[in-house]
Amino acid sequence: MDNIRLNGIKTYAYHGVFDAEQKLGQFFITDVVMYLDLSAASKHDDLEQTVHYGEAYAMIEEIIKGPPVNLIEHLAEKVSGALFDRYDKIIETEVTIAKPNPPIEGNYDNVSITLNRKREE
Ligand SMILES: Nc1nc2c(c(=O)[nH]1)N=C([C@H](O)[C@@H](O)CO)CN2
Repeated sequence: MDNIRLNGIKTYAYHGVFDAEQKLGQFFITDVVMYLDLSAASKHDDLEQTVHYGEAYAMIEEIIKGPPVNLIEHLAEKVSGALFDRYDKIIETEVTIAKPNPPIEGNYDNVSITLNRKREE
């Protein structure tokens, strides 16, 4: 399906299960895929017939920078819900949120979760 992607949104925020995470903060990397039909926009060369990815970026960044939550799953659910509420053209979303430096000992690149959501009827 046609899609618009916002890749590697890097945001400093204060989410996490532990008090120290909510006090000190850390970077979060967010990838968003918005699935929608882009045929009208591509045919007519018209921004009104698609999702303005700059606007969507601003909304997503505001949510990630917003009040702390425990789980990145919950944060991703907020992002997905806000996209469906704001843009009726979006049919499905995929939201991935990663913590590059969580307080977990070990050798790894990052931890992440991905939510796939479909618009509810
Ligand atoms: N599935 C999840 N597991 C954990 C999360 C999370 O958001 N989703 N978060 C934490 C801590 O906040 C993490 O940053 C370090 O332990 C633990 N597990």
